[in-house]
Amino acid sequence: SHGWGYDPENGPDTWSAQFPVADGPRQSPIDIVTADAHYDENLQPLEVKYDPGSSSGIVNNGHSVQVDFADDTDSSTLTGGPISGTYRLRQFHFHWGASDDRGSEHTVDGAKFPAELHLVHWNTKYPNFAQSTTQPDGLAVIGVFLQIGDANPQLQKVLDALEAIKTKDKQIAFLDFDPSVLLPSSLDYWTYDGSLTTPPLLESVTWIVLKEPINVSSDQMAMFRSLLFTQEGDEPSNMVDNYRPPQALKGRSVRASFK
Ligand SMILES: NS(=O)(=O)c1ccc(C(=O)NCc2ccc(F)cc2F)cc1
Repeated sequence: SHGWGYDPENGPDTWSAQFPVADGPRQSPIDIVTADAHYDENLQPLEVKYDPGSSSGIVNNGHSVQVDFADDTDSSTLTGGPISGTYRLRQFHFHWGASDDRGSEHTVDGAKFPAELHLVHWNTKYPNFAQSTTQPDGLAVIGVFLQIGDANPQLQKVLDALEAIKTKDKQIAFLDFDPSVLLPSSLDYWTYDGSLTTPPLLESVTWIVLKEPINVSSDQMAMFRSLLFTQEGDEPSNMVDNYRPPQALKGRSVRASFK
């Protein structure tokens, strides 16, 4: 039972021991105080261009469920918004709670959502993802809140794959998936300088948190909760509450792309 996780003995409050940057100046997630988010008319619209042909697999990595993309070409990119240059989509994954009253990492005026989707992109000015993660402008992550409502048919393709990757380190092919179907109709966003929300907690992320949530049903949420943190054959532990709580703002500004 070593390695970081989300239990009392290895969870967010313990991470600073092995990853001192956990107490750094630009940690994520944060609570977004909407009244303090400054509208910036210089912020550009987000430009998301995803090629479904670049999706490759879906994996239970022991912390989340993650869909990986081929990032050897500019087939799936993010441009515009608060970033300059071209960022390539590497993967998307989710964070969720044990019940519908919690699960998101970012909060909005203190409100928690049942889950949060992260679309992870890296700056092509650097040679690869790993190198980007060590640079202050290395990554751009789009955060999308999930709220309880009607079942989301676009999400169902991801959920249908989960029974095949129930335990840690299981993965299967996951082809022809266009993650833009998971985005809400409005791309209005808040943006701030932050970090990875899991170890190594590197302070290399430009966060782009969308204002409009997408829908997920309570039954669909239950499917996320059927995953396990643990490997096949180990004492099973449900993959739930895999979220880091909000961290200190430490003087940072949050900008809004909308009035
Ligand atoms: N939840 S989040 O969107 O903030 C997030 C995104 C990506 C990663 C990640 O890739 N970690 C592994 C990893 C893999 C390679 C590397 F060089 C660095 C590194 F952190 C962690 C958290």
